Amino acid sequence: MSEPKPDPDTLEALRAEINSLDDAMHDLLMRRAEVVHRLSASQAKPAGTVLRPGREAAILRRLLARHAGPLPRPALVRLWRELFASSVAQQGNFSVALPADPALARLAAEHFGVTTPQRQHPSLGAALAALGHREASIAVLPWPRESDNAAEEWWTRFDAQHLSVIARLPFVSDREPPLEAAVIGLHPADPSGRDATLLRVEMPGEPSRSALAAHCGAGRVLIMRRGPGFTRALVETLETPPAGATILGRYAIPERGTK
Ligand SMILES: O=C(O)C(=O)C[C@]1(C(=O)O)C=C[C@@H](O)C=C1
Repeated sequence: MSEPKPDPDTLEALRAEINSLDDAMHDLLMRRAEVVHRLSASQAKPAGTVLRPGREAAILRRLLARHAGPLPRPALVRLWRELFASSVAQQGNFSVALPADPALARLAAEHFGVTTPQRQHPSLGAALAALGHREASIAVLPWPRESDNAAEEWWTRFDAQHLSVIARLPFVSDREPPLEAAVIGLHPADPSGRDATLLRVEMPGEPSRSALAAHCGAGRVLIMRRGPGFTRALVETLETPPAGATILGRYAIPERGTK
């Protein structure tokens, strides 16, 4: 009779394997931070904001596409979101302005990291003003909804000359998200490879939703408001915006649904 093989899956052996994987991952994280430090010191990055939402989206899409095994996708996303937050913090002061709303604050923390400073303001307008006064690096506002009241309707009075919508949150969600947010920055976002443009469009009279959509190159009409003699709409499109439309921003198309 042959000797029974020693069990490689003893608690001790498995914990030793976890320890050595932790060391390997820790080494890689320290190396990654060194590269971010070199990137920041080299001035290879064009001037402007440290945050590159398009680059972050492209990294996450690439990792999600190669992801396999029992690690849940949301866990992968959480780990990398904290990693991005730490490398943004490494490159300079970064903070978030937002209206006081616990659910929005949580969505912002999930995206920009739990240790990134947040300042809550009494209104949407106050959060946007704080960004305009450079008291924050970005503002996070609720994504516009058809049911919004006039005070909540930031997109109708958005200063597209100085501000830009740079992300739609959550970027990754395996189910229909209960809450979405718009991230506003002082500079346009870098391209991610799959981006949407957010437009404010005004047309005379009372065009139908489909006429508005067709006017914007098969855009998706998110909100439509009738005014005296005109119709104003918020449209998301993948096409070149029509002449006369106001471009509110451009951002990575969020990843929705399980793969
Ligand atoms: O690629 C950059 O520009 C970086 O600063 C690095 C990095 C990253 O950690 O991968 C960090 C922050 C940016 O928002 C995007 C990417």
